[in-house]
Amino acid sequence: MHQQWYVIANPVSGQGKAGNNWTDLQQKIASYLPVSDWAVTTENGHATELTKQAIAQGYRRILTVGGDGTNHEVANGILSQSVARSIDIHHALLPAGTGNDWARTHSIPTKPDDALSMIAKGHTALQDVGLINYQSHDKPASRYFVNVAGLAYDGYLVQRSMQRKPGEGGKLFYLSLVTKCLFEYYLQEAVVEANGQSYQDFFYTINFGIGKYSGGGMQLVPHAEPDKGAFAVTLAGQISRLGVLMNTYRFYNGTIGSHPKVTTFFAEEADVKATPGAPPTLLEADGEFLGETPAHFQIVPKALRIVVPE
Ligand SMILES: Nc1ncnc2c1ncn2[C@@H]1O[C@H](COP(=O)(O)OP(=O)(O)OP(=O)(O)O)[C@@H](O)[C@H]1O
Repeated sequence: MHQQWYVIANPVSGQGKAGNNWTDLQQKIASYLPVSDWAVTTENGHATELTKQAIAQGYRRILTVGGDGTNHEVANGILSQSVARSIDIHHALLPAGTGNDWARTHSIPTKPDDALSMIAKGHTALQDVGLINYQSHDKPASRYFVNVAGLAYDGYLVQRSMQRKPGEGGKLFYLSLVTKCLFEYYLQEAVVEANGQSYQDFFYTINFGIGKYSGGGMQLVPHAEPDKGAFAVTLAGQISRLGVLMNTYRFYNGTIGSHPKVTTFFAEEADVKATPGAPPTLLEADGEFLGETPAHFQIVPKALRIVVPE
């Protein structure tokens, strides 16, 4: 069973990319890989449970069909179980999401035939993951992430995007939401502690990166390297709304660090908390809303074995 694949598909990712053609896609997958079992997610968090069950049953190869959220959930299943070492599990993604930012970081093709032929070759690499301890509904919680985590405006944006109606989504929807949220969100004062230094500001955004891309190709952490053993950190201080709009191009061309209000560095761990009297800062990871500060970030080096192009 160890050589056989267990496939987990999210039927609603990418506005139904996988779900609408599931039977055809199953046939295509089976023509490239030996598959023993198929599972379709029914709700948020389901992919994490399915992954843990599959590993307990003896599977060591998991193929995820979905976007960054599904990829995040499967990675959390691999990293939070104790039946097998996480590096003994092959984690592969057939991208079917909207943003597909983790796939972009690792140059995983988005065309199904190209992605499957790459996965069938079986070349793997190890990547770092982040472990976050944070607050959710006034209780301590923890979660792993594999790409980019964001606080402040980023956290607010992801929380707002979860309130979308069925059928809403896609690049245009997100672009209009990004602009709308910019005018709704009020900057709150917070403190970031890392490498023995303390940074206090009304942060526009705070990002911890393992992969470079988030938000559908934006580079908020252009200095990120997936196996460096440290997060790429970007702190964007108090910037006016007009300032943000005028610097939007920097989110896409990797020059965010050249803005005078932006600080970038690497850190193996960090703490983020609100300043006394200020409300907590909202937190998202891999595009999934998690909760709020206080939050502790810790890098876990080379903990995930991923199937990538040679
Ligand atoms: N059957 C389901 N019904 C509703 N939501 C689901 C279901 N199965 C999984 N989900 C949730 O769907 C959300 C979106 O999934 P995912 O992120 O993979 O797709 P996406 O948003 O289109 O892609 P990307 O994040 O790459 O832009 C995830 O939060 C996941 O938990």
